[in-house]
Amino acid sequence: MVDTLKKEHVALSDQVKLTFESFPGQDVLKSVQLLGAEYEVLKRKYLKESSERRQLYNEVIELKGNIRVFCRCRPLNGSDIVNGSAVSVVNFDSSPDELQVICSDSSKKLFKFDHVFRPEDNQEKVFTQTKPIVTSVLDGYNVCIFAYGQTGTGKTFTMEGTPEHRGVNYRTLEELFQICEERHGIVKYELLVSMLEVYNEKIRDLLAENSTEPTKKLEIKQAADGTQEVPGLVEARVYGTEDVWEMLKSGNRVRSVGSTSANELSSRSHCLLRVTVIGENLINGQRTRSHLWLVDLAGSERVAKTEAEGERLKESQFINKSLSALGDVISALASKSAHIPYRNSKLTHILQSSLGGDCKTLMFVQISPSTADLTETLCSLNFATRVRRIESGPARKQTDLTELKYKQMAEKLKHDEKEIMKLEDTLQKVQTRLIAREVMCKNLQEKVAEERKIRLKQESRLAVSAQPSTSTLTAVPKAAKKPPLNPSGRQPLRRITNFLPPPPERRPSLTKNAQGILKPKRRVSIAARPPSSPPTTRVLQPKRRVSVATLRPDTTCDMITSLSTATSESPSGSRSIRNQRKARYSRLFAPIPEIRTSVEAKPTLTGSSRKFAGSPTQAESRMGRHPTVLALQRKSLVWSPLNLRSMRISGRK
Ligand SMILES: Nc1ncnc2c1ncn2[C@@H]1O[C@H](COP(=O)(O)OP(=O)(O)OP(=O)(O)O)[C@@H](O)[C@H]1O
Repeated sequence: MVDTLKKEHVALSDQVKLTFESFPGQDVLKSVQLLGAEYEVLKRKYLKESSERRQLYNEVIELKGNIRVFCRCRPLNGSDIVNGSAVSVVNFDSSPDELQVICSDSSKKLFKFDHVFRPEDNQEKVFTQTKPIVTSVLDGYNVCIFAYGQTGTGKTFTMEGTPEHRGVNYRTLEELFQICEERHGIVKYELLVSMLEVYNEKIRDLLAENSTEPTKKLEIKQAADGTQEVPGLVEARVYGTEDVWEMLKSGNRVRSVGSTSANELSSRSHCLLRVTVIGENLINGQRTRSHLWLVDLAGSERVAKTEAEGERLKESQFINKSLSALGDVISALASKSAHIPYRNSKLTHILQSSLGGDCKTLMFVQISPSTADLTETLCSLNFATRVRRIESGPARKQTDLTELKYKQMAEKLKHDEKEIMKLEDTLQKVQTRLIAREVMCKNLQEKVAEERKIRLKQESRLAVSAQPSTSTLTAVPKAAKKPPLNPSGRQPLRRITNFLPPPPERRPSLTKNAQGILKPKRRVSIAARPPSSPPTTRVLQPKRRVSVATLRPDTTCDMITSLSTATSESPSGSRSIRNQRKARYSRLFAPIPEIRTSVEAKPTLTGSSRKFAGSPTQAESRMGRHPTVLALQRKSLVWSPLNLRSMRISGRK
């Protein structure tokens, strides 16, 4: 035995003995290298093509509409014949995606959908149209397909079908398995199936063991990745169509059904089949996880029509409420609303991750051709039209409008930015100019200050040189004969000069006389009556305006005017007239108690009269109550630097 084995070993060793020739030659190695490079190029190309195909496929689906509506009409059945409503109110003569409903008043209503299935269309035909959408799940998109319609119109038939006429659910999984097989070696797929129902707003796991028994409460929770999950829900791994069929059968067995007047085995709950696809690209290692929801909704029957009461009535109310919530969500999605009311029902909440966004949604609107169901048929068709119209009609337009609006906004933004830049440039220029002007202004101010200094010096010199002559011109000699006008030691009133008062800081440098001369004077206008009669009757008529100069009110200097001086020196012949006039004016203006006749008394005028403090009193001391002076007491004096200036000029002359 051992010998035999040894011999076999030697023989085999001889067979596999490696010789020098047995190593691949350089040609072979080169070929292998070339093949390797070629493989890498092909792999890259494949990935690129595959990505492009997915993208184009997705674009095709999007162009057709992410929310698509198919209409399916069931054939007339036995009960329709029994009820005497075996005449079809639905007409399919127009086109493959249109149907007409003949209303009770014989009018026809046209409805248009993405596809219309006639009563004679079989399950296969239905699935052919459905296939492109469901296979998106293998490319990583979430898909949701649901059947909506009145009780007994074939929702369960379309989605689940029968062993002989299998529906969308089974065919979908069959198709998925087939594609998985085709992509074997490139993408590795894992398919998991869950089955649940939403009954009276409660979630029930149809794949859980002993599902008939009350199980723990299932709730919808948001996962870390933002998707909606139902913790505790059974996820069964399926490897082939047989597994799927068995699972669907077991799930359907425990589904809540009840008998209504419209359907003997009416679905009283929403049945949801969830297929989770986990894909791993074996070439680039990319992983995807997506959901496909296949939903057989409960019937949208009217409560009154189904004669529901008690438990059935409660079911119907829950059904209608959740269907209404679904309609709201679809409408909001289609109209790109900012808020999608997913949480208004368990049904929409659980489907949240598969409705909207990049998800593909397909709605089957199931109708009955029977005249007895005309109202329900019209209701369902109107609802479906609304859903579809929002997406492919006005909603698309609205989307386009939104895009247009965004484009316009972007353009406006660009335009505004340009404008802002322009304005900023202008602002910068203006600022530069402003700075330049400020510098210029400063220079000018400095120049002005310099000039002012020089001028003041000149004026000071002039004032000093003009001192002797000025003293002769003043009324001081006359005033000297009179009692002192300013017993309080205030500056005596000087003759009006046209010299500008020196600025305060310059005063100390001036001589005493010059100070007296340069006391600020004030020119005012007073009213005086022009002489209209011979000199004997010539009296001061307070009509003509004459200019008189007064001291500035803020100074305590007394005012003296040529007029007052003239009046005080008027001939004694006119004294009686003056006295008469005095009496008259005294009547007119008297009493003026604040004016004191005593030159010794310091004036105690208040308010506006204080402005003339000193001057009128002293004037009065010389001329009594002269009307002009009295008028002055009552008139506001106008201080004008221009007058001063003209005075100064005339003074120089
Ligand atoms: N297109 C069709 N071809 C043949 N039979 C159909 C078709 N549609 C529906 N049926 C039949 O009509 C009956 C009622 O259908 P189904 O139970 O699917 O209605 P449903 O809309 O699911 O009702 P419910 O909402 O009450 O569950 C079933 O016996 C089904 O086989």
